[in-house]
Amino acid sequence: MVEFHQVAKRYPGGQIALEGVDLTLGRQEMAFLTGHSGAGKSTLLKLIGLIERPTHGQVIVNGKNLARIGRAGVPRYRQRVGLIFQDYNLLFDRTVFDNVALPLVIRGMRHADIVRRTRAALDTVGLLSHERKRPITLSGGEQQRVGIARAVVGRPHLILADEPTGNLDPALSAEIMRLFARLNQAGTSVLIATHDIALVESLGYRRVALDHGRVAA
Ligand SMILES: Nc1ncnc2c1ncn2[C@@H]1O[C@H](COP(=O)(O)OP(=O)(O)OP(=O)(O)O)[C@@H](O)[C@H]1O
Repeated sequence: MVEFHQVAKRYPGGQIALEGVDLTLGRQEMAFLTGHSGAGKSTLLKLIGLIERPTHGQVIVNGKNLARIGRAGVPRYRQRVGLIFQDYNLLFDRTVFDNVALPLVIRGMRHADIVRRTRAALDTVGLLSHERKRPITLSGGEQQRVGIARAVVGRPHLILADEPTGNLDPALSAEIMRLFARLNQAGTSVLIATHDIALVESLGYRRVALDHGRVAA
């Protein structure tokens, strides 16, 4: 599903975030990305999500070389990629329901289907009773779960999550990991960046460790 060939990323200003990265994430594979703060985890996810572009090398997703996708093609590419990042990017003037429904509305889905699928996604993250609220009135962990519901509602074939359980207590973290595992069993590839090595080891999925921008193991 995802292939990196000798990928390097240098940010303007000279900071080298990734160097010589070769990586393969199989179709329907779920894996964790670990490494110290600044190791390059977020950068690696951003290259797959087309939030950043590599300075060197190739990123191939679903057989497509991302270098061939121009700016105009990015929204369409992202329709099937579920992005879960730290800044949840929620729309604070819309309800929780509207935030989660947005990807389906953009896709032009029928209203009845939007309602059914949005409610199902909210139910999965335990927020159905909050659907009429505004995100500003929710806790950090609840806002994080709204972001997760929005990322999975469109049934992406790839989920990229950056510290998705950073603000959640252990019980909720485990629940979110079970959600990812279920989506993975249903055929979605999942790549999760986390500092929580204990959680990764308890789950038994593949772990890709980054160290100063290079794949360490
Ligand atoms: N937009 C940017 N401009 C310049 N440098 C950046 C930018 N984003 C990240 N970097 C630098 O690139 C390196 C890798 O950062 P990245 O955020 O990918 O690491 P990370 O492993 O996700 O860290 P953390 O666990 O703290 O989130 C760091 O040295 C960081 O300072």
